[in-house]
Amino acid sequence: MTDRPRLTVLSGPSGVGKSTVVAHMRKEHPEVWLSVSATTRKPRPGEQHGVQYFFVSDEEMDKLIANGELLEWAEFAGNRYGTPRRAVMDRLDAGEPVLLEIDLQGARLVRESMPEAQLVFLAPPSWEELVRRLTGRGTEAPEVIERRLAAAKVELAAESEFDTTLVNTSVEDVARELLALMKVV
Ligand SMILES: Nc1ncnc2c1ncn2[C@@H]1O[C@H](COP(=O)(O)OP(=O)(O)OP(=O)(O)O)[C@@H](O)[C@H]1O
Ligand SMILES: Nc1nc2c(ncn2[C@@H]2O[C@H](COP(=O)(O)O)[C@@H](O)[C@H]2O)c(=O)[nH]1
Repeated sequence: MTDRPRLTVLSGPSGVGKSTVVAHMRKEHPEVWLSVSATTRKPRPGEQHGVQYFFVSDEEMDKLIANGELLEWAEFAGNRYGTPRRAVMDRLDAGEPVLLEIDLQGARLVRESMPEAQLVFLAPPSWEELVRRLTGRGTEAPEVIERRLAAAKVELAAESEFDTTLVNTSVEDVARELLALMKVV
């Protein structure tokens, strides 16, 4: 048993509010370190390389995977996403609380490679509200929304694989609960 803090993984269907909750939490607690993933997805308006994601080409993603530089990676709704390994390990070794915001496939891979990680599932108050949030965000084309909602059905069915479920009715409440689970407060 090491005294390294546990890694926390936050997953949940697209549009449930993961980024919103994490941004709220980090406004008050910037010491919570959020891993910046690499992705082959194109940036949305306002997204910046190295902030929300490292936006990489297919070839660059191939190399990251081949060189073992990713702790986990997955294909989600037509794009690939992966967690840079080195930065996560450095932060854990430095004793800092580390958070990954990743999909179900990634959460399963982290559980395999790091069984001490705690897995938190963010659930919507209802299916209708999830559709409303994903559509209302206005960042995806209708066919992409359909793919994400198809993935959401699979993700919702896997909730019992997680250590804890938080229902995102109130961003403030969920952010507080997540901080408590991470033992930040
Ligand atoms: N508790 C909430 N009540 C109402 N709206 C919310 C709540 N939480 C988030 N939202 C809204 O839902 C939309 C989706 O939120 P967000 O982008 O954070 O989801 P996400 O889970 O990170 O999605 P993705 O996995 O696709 O990146 C946003 O427009 C956000 O403002
Ligand atoms: N397995 C991984 N999933 C990731 C990673 N980074 C983000 N994600 C998840 O992808 C979907 C879509 O994200 P979006 O920004 O395109 O809306 C969402 O569920 C993210 O949590 C990662 O490194 N690995």
